[in-house]
Amino acid sequence: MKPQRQATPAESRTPTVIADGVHIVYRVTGASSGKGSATAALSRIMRRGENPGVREVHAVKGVSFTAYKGEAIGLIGTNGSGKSTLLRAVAGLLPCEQGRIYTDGQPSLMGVNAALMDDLTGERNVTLGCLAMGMSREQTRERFDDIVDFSGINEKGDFVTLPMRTYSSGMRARLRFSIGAAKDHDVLLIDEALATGDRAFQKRSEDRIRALRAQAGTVFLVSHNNKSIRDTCDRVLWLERGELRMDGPTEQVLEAYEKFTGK
Ligand SMILES: Nc1ncnc2c1ncn2[C@@H]1O[C@H](COP(=O)(O)OP(=O)(O)OP(=O)(O)O)[C@@H](O)[C@H]1O
Repeated sequence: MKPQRQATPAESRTPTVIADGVHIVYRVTGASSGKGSATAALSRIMRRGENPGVREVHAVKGVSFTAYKGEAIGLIGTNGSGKSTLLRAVAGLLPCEQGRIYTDGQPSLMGVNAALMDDLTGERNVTLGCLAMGMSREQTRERFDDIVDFSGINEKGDFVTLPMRTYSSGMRARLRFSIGAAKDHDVLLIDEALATGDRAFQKRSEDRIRALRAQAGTVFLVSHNNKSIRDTCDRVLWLERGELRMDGPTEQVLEAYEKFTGK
């Protein structure tokens, strides 16, 4: 299926991310040789002459799109379809094998893997996280209470003064999201963060995504939660087996996707 996109007049919109025929290939070394089974032995013989022990995973195949200021774009697709890989490439964390990604400024990836230190308290992590994003000490101080309130980690006691290792995985993810969301980003990339909180936290996150869009940034959201995508995104890219299967208004793409997944 050819990706389709109905655009408003291009001259009124400013592009923030352009992906042009992007291919991304992982090279896995140390893959198991599957010693023992007859099929593994046969495939070893067939592969003789190729680089032994390196397996290639072609995760994104020829994806092109242009994102504009003020858009919130959902990335959907079944497991392993290449959503996180594409997001990491937009963030500049993975090289393109072929094609190019052009971005306006440095996109910020806010995901469950953002680096926070387990042995430091929530407080220290908030301060360090803000400074690491380039906020000044003064901005950090100003936003501190909002970040802690937003994360909700202090709702059940004074957790912010305890080391992060005492937090549940949901609390960690919420704190990460809250720190990342405290800054106004030009291009914000969010990977599944909304799936980690309870309903109240998800609601705050969705409000924050809308606010970021309103101040004319671009937000990308990877999620398996179609409701979150519906509530926050006006456009959706559907990836399947690394290919862009559809690009269009949220409702149109989700309808086709739900038919495909049978949900
Ligand atoms: N570090 C890696 N090394 C090798 N292959 C990888 C690596 N990360 C992902 N892959 C592979 O690339 C493909 C795309 O993975 P990716 O994580 O981008 O998919 P996804 O759509 O985000 O999946 P999910 O919905 O399950 O999170 C998969 O086949 C996966 O096995």
